[in-house]
Amino acid sequence: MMEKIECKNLHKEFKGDGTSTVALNNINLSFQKGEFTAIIGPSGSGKSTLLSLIGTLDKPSNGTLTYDREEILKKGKNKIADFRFKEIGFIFQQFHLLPTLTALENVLTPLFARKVPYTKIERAKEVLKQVGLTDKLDSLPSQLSGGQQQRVAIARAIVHKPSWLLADEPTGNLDTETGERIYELLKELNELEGCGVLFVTHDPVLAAKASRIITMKDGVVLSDKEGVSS
Ligand SMILES: Nc1ncnc2c1ncn2[C@@H]1O[C@H](COP(=O)(O)OP(=O)(O)OP(=O)(O)O)[C@@H](O)[C@H]1O
Repeated sequence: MMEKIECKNLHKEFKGDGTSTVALNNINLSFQKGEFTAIIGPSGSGKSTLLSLIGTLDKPSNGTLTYDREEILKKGKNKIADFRFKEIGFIFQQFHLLPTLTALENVLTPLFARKVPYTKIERAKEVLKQVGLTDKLDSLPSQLSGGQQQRVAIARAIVHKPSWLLADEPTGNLDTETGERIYELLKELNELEGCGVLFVTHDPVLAAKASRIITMKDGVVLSDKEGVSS
């Protein structure tokens, strides 16, 4: 289990069509596994870019990313994919569920072709229970509400027991009340499972409830403070 993430001078520039955009400008941040961190800031400030670098979905132009002092991006593609499978769960604003698969089958997808020391189907049922969807195992995404679909997506993100949950605007497509319930579920996973949670949000009310609040602007960290629940 990875305990600490460190970003050192993380820099990301997107080039194309003769233009270049600096999405992240020398970011220095570290995260401990127990933390529940909100990342907030205006559109285009680099929040999603930061999350995808931390999740090894993309590589920085410069700088290093270490997980427990291990420079993960120096490894080969397969090793990085294995690392991602073991350590990280992703949740997105668009739930990205496969429309022809049931809730249970969607939750099983990350385990496909993976060797794990538990019974896959039992584990999938267990996490669906944890998110309160025991009665929806056989439902298709189209038969579920937005909040329920996001719960399936959260179950899928935790089925492989990751150390870290990275959530990019997980409540962005939900009404305030449903969003708050999803937020509480993430908080519970942080407390019960000890997952480090990093979540991007546009909602200052939700952000204020986190134990740590990072505010970004124009690719830099504007502030990094403790929240109310710390
Ligand atoms: N694949 C890409 N190619 C080119 N530019 C990109 C790419 N991804 C992001 N950018 C640019 O990098 C900057 C940061 O984008 P990013 O998506 O990280 O911001 P954000 O804070 O998550 O915004 P939002 O809140 O709107 O989702 C923006 O100027 C964006 O246009």
